Amino acid sequence: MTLDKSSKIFVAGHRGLVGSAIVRKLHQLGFSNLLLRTHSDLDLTDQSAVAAFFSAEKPDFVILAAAKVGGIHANNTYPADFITINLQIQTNVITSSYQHGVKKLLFLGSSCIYPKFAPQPIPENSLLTGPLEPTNEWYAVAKIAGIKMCQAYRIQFNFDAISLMPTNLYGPNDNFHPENSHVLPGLIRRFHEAKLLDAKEVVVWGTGSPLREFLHVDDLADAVIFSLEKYSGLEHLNVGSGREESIKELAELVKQVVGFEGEIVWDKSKPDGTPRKLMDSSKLMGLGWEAKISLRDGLVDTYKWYLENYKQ
Ligand SMILES: NC(=O)C1=CN([C@@H]2O[C@H](COP(=O)(O)OP(=O)(O)OC[C@H]3O[C@@H](n4cnc5c(N)ncnc54)[C@H](OP(=O)(O)O)[C@@H]3O)[C@@H](O)[C@H]2O)C=CC1
Ligand SMILES: C[C@H]1O[C@H](OP(=O)(O)OP(=O)(O)OC[C@H]2O[C@@H](n3cnc4c(=O)[nH]c(N)nc43)[C@H](O)[C@@H]2O)[C@@H](O)[C@@H](O)C1=O
Repeated sequence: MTLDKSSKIFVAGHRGLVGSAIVRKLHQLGFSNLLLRTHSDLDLTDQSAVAAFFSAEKPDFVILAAAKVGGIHANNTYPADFITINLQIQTNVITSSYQHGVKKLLFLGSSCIYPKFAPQPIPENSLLTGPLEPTNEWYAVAKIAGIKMCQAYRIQFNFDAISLMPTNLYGPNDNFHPENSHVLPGLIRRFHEAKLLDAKEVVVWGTGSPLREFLHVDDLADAVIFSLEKYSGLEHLNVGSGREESIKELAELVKQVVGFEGEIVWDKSKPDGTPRKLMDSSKLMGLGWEAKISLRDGLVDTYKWYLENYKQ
């Protein structure tokens, strides 16, 4: 069955950064039969509730964008939550999708699945070739299990489950928590609050030397719908912008976009995490997808969203 405008599509995690971008894009494209449940309507860690939901609703397509997600501090501080909740959600959703006749499922992992010292840019076949970055190994192990479950169900049952591995994402509906967020939304908030208080300095974590590849979530949403339409294979596919910035360059850019005029101070007691994780996204690009939004434009758009949606 191919995706069409009346296909019944369950977007799990539709209020999060990624899920909300996918829903925006599906609506723009004219998809009219979306199945959406908040966390309080349906707890995806509850196996029997998930099975009952699939049995009653029988979606045609499933996009799994619900997960326990956080930045380096959250991953490092709550390892039990990151491994357990993610294994539960993905196991429940993948098994119920197969059992209740879903035509195609798309699972989202993350670039942290790759070894800490993987070759750069990281090709898909670097998976399981070396030790993981310790600050996020619990989350990474759950995500690797998700890829392997999709592959196992394809091999044993011919179930059309595919996996995308996005790089570090940002955009509207991101998590701007001061400690538990990812670096980009965390810095938007910190620089903005410092500007309002006329503070002399802003503290940024680590040494500033790690390199990260940032992708606007609207570009990822394009990749998700593109892959649902065009890709059915065993191998997971990387999704990145192909551009990388050091955390120092990112901090300078956020400072400029927000308009903070003080100094940046580095807290070297905080972990740097992986030194570099630029992904090789040539497989997906070879199929015809490409990132369109520059980091500066994406940051301006995200700061605007933050100003309009966060209480000052
Ligand atoms: N953000 C990033 O930089 C990256 C994200 N990804 C992947 O993209 C996917 C989405 O991430 P992102 O949008 O950033 O995360 P968010 O935290 O923004 O959104 C996650 C969503 O999942 C929901 N959720 C969490 N637990 C449950 C549960 N038990 N039952 C039902 N719903 C639940 C949340 O609802 P609630 O808030 O109500 O709990 C929320 O809506 C994840 O798989 C993540 O690994 C991959 C690479 C990078
Ligand atoms: C998407 C990805 O996200 C996480 O991995 P990460 O790339 O290390 O993500 P991060 O955004 O938290 O940090 C990037 C870099 O930035 C530095 N940094 C500076 N100042 C702040 C700061 O204020 N907040 C945060 N969070 N980081 C900061 C920080 O020290 C690090 O060097 C994992 O959850 C992983 O599981 C995963 O998949």
